[in-house]
Amino acid sequence: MSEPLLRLEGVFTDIEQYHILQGVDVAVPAGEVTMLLGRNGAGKTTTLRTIMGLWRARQGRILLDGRDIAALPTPVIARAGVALVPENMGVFSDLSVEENMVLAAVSGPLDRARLDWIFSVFPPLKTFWKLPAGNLSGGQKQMLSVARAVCEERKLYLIDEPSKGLAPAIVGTLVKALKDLKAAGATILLVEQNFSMARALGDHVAVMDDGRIVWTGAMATLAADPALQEKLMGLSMEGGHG
Ligand SMILES: Nc1ncnc2c1ncn2[C@@H]1O[C@H](COP(=O)(O)OP(=O)(O)OP(=O)(O)O)[C@@H](O)[C@H]1O
Repeated sequence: MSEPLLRLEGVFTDIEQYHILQGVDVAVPAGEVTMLLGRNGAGKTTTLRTIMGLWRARQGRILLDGRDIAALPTPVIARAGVALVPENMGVFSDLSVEENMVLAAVSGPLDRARLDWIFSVFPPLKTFWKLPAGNLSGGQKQMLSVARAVCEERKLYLIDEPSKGLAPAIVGTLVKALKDLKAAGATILLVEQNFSMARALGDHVAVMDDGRIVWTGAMATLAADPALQEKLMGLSMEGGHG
């Protein structure tokens, strides 16, 4: 098997006095979507933030294309081609949609063709281009947050619960955008509690519990096995048909 684009090896992260990540091992193959699943508080957000350098790993390696990025500052990790869509969306409310997008482009001016694709999947961003982002609805802010990450081609997209609190129609829009991104060959590590979305997008799954990875396998294997879902997450995917 070829080397994955991203590999975490024995990653431990503390937040203040708490030992949150306790030896996370996970591989994210290039050009595929890896789902990071698990109960609330399992450590999924902490894993994404540790990869992005927003929390510091106390121990372990984070290999991007074979290079250990664990000790690098966040801006350097961003320039190495990693983008994070944070759970709280990370949108600058006082800045316009346009300014939010311009700031997200770390390697130069916004690419016109990419922007046209973004406008085609998220039309409200074109409509409200000059408006302060604080005036957008929750769903539109989430579109902007995803658009900020995808405004340039990145090696790796880290996306934290994009569907959280959104109406089904907007979740459908996000699924379409992420499917387009996937079809273009993107590598994505996605935290998502909405199982119809997880199943629609995921190739591989890593399940976390209590700061560790407790199961890895194909999404098809997990999707076909309600007993395994129940055991791993105390949840069944049966409810969420997409
Ligand atoms: N700033 C912080 N200070 C103290 N503890 C924190 C902090 N951020 C997270 N934690 C704790 O770390 C643990 C893992 O949190 P994390 O947000 O990574 O979980 P998660 O799997 O993403 O959960 P959820 O699905 O609820 O978002 C939790 O017990 C949480 O309370």
